[in-house]
Amino acid sequence: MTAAIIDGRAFAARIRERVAGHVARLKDEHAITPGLAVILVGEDPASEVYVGHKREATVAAGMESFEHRLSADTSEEALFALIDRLNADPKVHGILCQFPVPEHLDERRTVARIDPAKDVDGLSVENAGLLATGGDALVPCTPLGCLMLLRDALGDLSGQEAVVVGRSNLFGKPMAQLLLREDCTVTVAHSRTKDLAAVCRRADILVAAVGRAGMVRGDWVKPGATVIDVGITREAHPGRPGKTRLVGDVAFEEAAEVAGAITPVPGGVGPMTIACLLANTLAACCRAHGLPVPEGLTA
Ligand SMILES: Nc1nc2c(c(=O)[nH]1)N[C@@H](CN(C=O)c1ccc(C(=O)N[C@@H](CCC(=O)O)C(=O)O)cc1)CN2
Repeated sequence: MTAAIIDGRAFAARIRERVAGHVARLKDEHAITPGLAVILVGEDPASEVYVGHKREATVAAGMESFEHRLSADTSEEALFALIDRLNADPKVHGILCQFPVPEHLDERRTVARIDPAKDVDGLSVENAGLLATGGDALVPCTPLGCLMLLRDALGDLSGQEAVVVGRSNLFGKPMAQLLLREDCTVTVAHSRTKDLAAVCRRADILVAAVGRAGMVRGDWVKPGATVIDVGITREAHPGRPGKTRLVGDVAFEEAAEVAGAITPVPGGVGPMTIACLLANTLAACCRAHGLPVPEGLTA
């Protein structure tokens, strides 16, 4: 292996510590405690785990955690009534609804109901528009985490050729916007892209978010490139019957022979998602109280 491993777990721990420091100062100097409300509809096992991690991280940072677990058959009316209450609650600075939601609910309509100033997932039309037009947006947590890792690994990103594979609203589109803001030359590739391997081989920065385990092969990677793997798929462990393991969208062993630096799965991008959620909650709280947003924790 030649690539440096980008340790997202350690980097996320440092972000969480910095957030905790700012939260302690907000309490001491202004008697303000940032509050995050998380809504979970249904019993998706992975979502249960992520929501549990969000609660632990929120409390560990000194913030207030408000958790709302709703049954899988909750109506849109009942969900929206809860969101309206949280929008109006001055103790709540950030609100998110954990995805996926049950099929009868609509993610886009749910996000649209959340006050954009409290939309710490950064998914509202208002925040997406602010990001695209250079405003002070709340930025989706996973792309923000990737940007922080890239800045830490590479410093100035200006002029880099970046390829983002995947065009979702949750990740691909905001990631592309963030890289454009850093003066990268950005290509967004997807399932209909012709000769995807050749497009990826152009990338100094290759960000894979396709949701297909091991799809990006070693010979898709330009020698020395920085590879960010956003995929998380749980699959049967090849060597341990009955056990599972997490894998990314990148064939890690192959890519690590060619890349200059690469994120592992697990322990790469994933932990940054929750660290950036805390950073966004802190930013939303500061803005709500007319206080400056601490530097280095936003895009
Ligand atoms: N409303 C939202 N829903 C979802 C989001 C989101 O950002 N907002 N993202 C994902 C799930 N997610 C956070 O919600 C998330 C995913 C992965 C991790 C993480 O730390 N992964 C670890 C592995 C953890 C494990 O063992 O399973 C890693 O990659 O190292 C944190 C948060 C979908 N829904």
